[in-house]
Amino acid sequence: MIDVHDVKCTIGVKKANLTVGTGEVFGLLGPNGAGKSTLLSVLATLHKPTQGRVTVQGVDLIKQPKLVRPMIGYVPQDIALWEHLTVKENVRLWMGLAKSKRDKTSLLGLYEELGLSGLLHKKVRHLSGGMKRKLNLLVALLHDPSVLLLDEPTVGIDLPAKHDINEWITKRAKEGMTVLYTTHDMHEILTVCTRFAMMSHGEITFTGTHEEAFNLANSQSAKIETYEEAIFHLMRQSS
Ligand SMILES: Nc1ncnc2c1ncn2[C@@H]1O[C@H](COP(=O)(O)OP(=O)(O)OP(=O)(O)O)[C@@H](O)[C@H]1O
Repeated sequence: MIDVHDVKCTIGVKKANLTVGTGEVFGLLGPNGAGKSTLLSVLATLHKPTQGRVTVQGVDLIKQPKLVRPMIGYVPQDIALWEHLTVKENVRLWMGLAKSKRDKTSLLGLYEELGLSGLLHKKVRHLSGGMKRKLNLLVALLHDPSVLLLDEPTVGIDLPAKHDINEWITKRAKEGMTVLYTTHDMHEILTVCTRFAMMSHGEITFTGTHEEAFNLANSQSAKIETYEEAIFHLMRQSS
């Protein structure tokens, strides 16, 4: 579980409050520059807020970042891989950096799960965009985190790869993983997220389910007939 209470940063985040439950897929939406990546980097312990409190699985992230780090897998927006090395070599390096004790069988299971088994000896620069995204995801899982932070994990990839990643996220969440991810994709918001928050100018302007978004938007405009229209309405209103 992630709990963000009145978080403020020098740049990017003015006031953020949200709670993500265990096994939930929670979406973070908002226009470019809204502060989503900054908030995610706070949760990844890369950025210290000037104000507020954050707990992950009940542990205070600001006071005890070293205890929280092993619980978190963070997938940044930019792909963090060595292009000239093979998939296996990249994973070996990341295992060292993450101090991962994952054994060979479980590592092979992870490759299999993400559809990378046949690509271990391929150089990263020869992988498709979708496969690079999947490998980026795999390296964030090497230390077996229970919380996953994904910054636009499916941006710029083809539909089958997007589908695979979203299916994988849903499956892992059903097994108990807590997932928070930023996206600009309406289909993902509607089909993958159980709840979501909207962020604008550094503030969270809405948190809730699709139905709660619909009820709120519908109470403000008689023209709202679908969840999609409700989300666009709330986004326009807060921008
Ligand atoms: N290192 C930095 N130095 C100065 N300003 C920054 C820095 N990082 C972020 N910002 C600013 O903070 C604000 C929030 O940026 P952030 O990247 O968190 O937004 P975002 O919602 O993730 O946007 P996007 O959807 O484009 O990824 C923006 O105005 C951005 O210009």
